[in-house]
Amino acid sequence: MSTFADQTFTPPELIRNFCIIAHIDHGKSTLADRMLQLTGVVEERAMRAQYLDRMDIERERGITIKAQNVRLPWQVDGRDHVLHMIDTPGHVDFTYEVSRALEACEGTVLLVDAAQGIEAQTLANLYLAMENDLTIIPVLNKIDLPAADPDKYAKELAHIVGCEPEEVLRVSAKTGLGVGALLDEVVKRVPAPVGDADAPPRAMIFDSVYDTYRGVVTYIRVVDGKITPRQRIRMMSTNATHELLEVGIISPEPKPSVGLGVGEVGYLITGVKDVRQSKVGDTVTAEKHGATQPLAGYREPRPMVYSGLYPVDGSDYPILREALEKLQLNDAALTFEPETSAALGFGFRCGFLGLLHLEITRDRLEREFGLDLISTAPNVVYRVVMEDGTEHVVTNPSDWPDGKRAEVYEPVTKCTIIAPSDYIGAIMELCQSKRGQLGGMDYLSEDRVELRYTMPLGEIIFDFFDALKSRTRGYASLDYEESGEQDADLVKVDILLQGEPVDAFSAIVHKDYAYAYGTKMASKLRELIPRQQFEVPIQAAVGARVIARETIRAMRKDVLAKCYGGDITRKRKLLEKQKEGKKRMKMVGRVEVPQEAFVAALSTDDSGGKDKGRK
Ligand SMILES: Nc1nc2c(ncn2[C@@H]2O[C@H](COP(=O)(O)OP(=O)(O)OP(=O)(O)O)[C@@H](O)[C@H]2O)c(=O)[nH]1
Repeated sequence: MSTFADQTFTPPELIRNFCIIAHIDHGKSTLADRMLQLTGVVEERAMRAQYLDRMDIERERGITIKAQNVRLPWQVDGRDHVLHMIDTPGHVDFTYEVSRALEACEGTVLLVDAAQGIEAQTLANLYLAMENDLTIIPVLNKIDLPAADPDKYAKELAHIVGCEPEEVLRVSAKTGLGVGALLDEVVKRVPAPVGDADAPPRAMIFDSVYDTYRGVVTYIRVVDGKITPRQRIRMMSTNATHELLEVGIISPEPKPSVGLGVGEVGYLITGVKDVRQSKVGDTVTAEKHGATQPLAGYREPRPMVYSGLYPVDGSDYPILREALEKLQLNDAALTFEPETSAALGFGFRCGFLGLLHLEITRDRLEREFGLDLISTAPNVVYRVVMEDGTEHVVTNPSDWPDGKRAEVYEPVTKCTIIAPSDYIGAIMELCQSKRGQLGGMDYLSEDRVELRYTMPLGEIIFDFFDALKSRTRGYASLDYEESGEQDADLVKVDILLQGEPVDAFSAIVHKDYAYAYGTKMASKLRELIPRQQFEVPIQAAVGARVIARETIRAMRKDVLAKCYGGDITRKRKLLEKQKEGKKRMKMVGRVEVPQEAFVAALSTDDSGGKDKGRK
């Protein structure tokens, strides 16, 4: 332990814990870079853009660090302070994790682009910060830009934060202008952490990542007592105990330390191999004489959106399983279980926090594991109460219960949309068509509004964000959070080929939209499925009632009919070609459906939401 001889625990009154919250692209990473540079944590020559974002250097060092949670020394009035800058995931899918990260802080820098003003994620994060009682330091960034209008946006920002426009700081993260003054303000305005140094230790986990070499690295903020190496600890939500192999701080590389005291932020390593054993939001205490009350109510991450993932090539199934298991090591929120689809074969029913989570996961499976996947249309979780009082939780349309349903509940969200006021009409029209209910509307400045809607999650996960963007020429920003459930008139629409239901195409939709879904799917499939030797009716049905129908007419001749005469090689070639093609066919009853038809029919382009613009 001699290497730690020069270290002591930092007195809480010299500690400031803060985070930076901002809408995407408003300059959070650039500001963090400047802070690293200004505090001397990263030397000038080692500095490069977005230092903290780089995963490759983290890998090279054999430890996956989230350097975003970094310790910065800063002197104010001749006293050396320790600032912990804590990064937040920042996307709506991870709201719970954001709120845990916020809880590890006493203050936050609310960063807004001085040429753009407040956006939906600015507000969403601000509300979370307010719920956590954080001191908010409003800051306008990019004041070096010619298009910046700091006076206008200082008013906007002051209005929502509830302060005077003069209290809004102005910086340029790019040039560094005002960043030193901002750090001074962090020390002055953000309260020092309070905690009981003599109490049994309690530390909150606000992040945990899996590292190939070290196992899980857990990021904690100590509230009471202290955490020291070699100590045995207990996770309060599971009662699992571990020995602490290493405790340290990050500045900006991980450095082992004598331990972490009240108010300090750092990491710990126990050798566990799975992030689900070190869960965000859980409380760490000592195994013996530990605390009895966990810090905040721990909440298991709950999947909100489900989708079936199937390998295009059925023989990839074991690879897909292994890949999902690997991803789960670093993603406590990802759930999956095997499922079989008559149409798509063997695959997995996967649960995600939201659409972005789904897209990221799918992307990683395809890129990192070389898989080719079909994903079924995403759906939310429904609660169905039957007339006899039994209840079903439906995460897959094929589990939709037959029989007499008394009530069906769907998850709803509170949405915030911010856009130029010219688009109010277009936005309202769109939201109404998605069963949205207007909750309120406020002007942020004379030409920008905030609209608040209550909207079913099931409607948002389809093409809502794309539609919003196209109706507002990209100017609208959207954020939403879950907000309970409501009963709704929902039905299951089945798609039948020659009378056989194709499970992969079933969907649960509002009664009023059943017809639209049915006709769209039926006509899409008519385009996608080639003619067969016989006529194939395509039907959309709700229960036994057919609501739409298309027909694929029979093929008149078979392929060999064209081969007259004795050209045997040509005949053989044709037969072989047909056999090749058959491999990529799936049989639905007697109907051959090419793999591509499934991919195209389920493609998210016009049936699933893509909201890549958000973070
Ligand atoms: N002119 C100017 N550009 C800036 C300033 N700060 C950031 N930028 C630019 O704005 C863009 C977004 O900055 P980032 O730091 O990546 O923003 P972010 O909020 O971290 O974005 P994400 O990490 O993608 O959420 C980059 O092109 C930066 O170079 C500034 O003060 N002035």
